[in-house]
Amino acid sequence: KDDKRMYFNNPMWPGEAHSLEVKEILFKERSKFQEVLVFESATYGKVLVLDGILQLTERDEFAYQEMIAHLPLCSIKSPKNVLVVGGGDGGVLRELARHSSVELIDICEIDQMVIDVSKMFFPDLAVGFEDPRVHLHIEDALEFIKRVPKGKYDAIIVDSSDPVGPAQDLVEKPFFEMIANALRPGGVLCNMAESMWLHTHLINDMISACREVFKGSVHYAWANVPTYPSGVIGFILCSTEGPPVDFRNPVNPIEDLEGALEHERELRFYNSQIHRAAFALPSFVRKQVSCL
Ligand SMILES: NCCCN[C@H]1CC[C@H](N)CC1
Repeated sequence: KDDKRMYFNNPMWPGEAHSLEVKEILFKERSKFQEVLVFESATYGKVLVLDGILQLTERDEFAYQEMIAHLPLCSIKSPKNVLVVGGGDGGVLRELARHSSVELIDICEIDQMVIDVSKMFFPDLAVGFEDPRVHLHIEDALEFIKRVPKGKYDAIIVDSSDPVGPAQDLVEKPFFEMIANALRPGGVLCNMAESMWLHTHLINDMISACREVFKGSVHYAWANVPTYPSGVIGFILCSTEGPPVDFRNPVNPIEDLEGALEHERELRFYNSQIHRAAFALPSFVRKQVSCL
């Protein structure tokens, strides 16, 4: 059978690779920052790849986008001002739009090509940019975050690619300090945090840095996303000093949000049970990630 396969190996997951059968290459160019590739796969729908790393597939992107958006926003009452770092495909914006309490969504994406490509090939994600509350900033988040007034946001979501290349600096303590400064007391951060099967050292380092910076609470949650290496992706959830945030019991359950569910796209992964379950960790993770 002459199926063409693409293999996604990377030094971040040595000795293994996810492969997807390719039906047709739809886009391939270098942006100022990275190689941007889109292809139609045989069984995962359209696929977005940056510098050879799987970013999302139509088949399961909703699992990631719903979790990274609703884990933080359902953990605080009536979130109003939200910042998204990265997320240029628009999927997180689509999910944030379900929250009627939100009044402002700033998004800081470094690579315009990611946005253009998403609008061309992933309309169900790029729909997020159509929400009038969205304000787009095309620049390095390290620069953007320096200009943010203290305590501006209720929630910040870091939907970054892996900390190799453009997103390198987004897992360092100085960035977390600027994030904490930009959050109100009791404000929350949700940060993409790799795989508990592959990256416990990186997770340890990120959580240690977060524990020093965020004086509220720091938790690790995870979701099953077949597209990503080892089939899981994690999230670090932090809150700044102030009104305590109990991430494991959503005070703002999505089921109570009028308009969130009958939204033209139903929720396909996230719900309050999955929210609670996401913070239940395997014993080896609790052991290896020291401060959990
Ligand atoms: N908004 C697109 C999702 C980007 N997140 C991915 C998580 C897994 C990483 N290895 C690559 C980025």
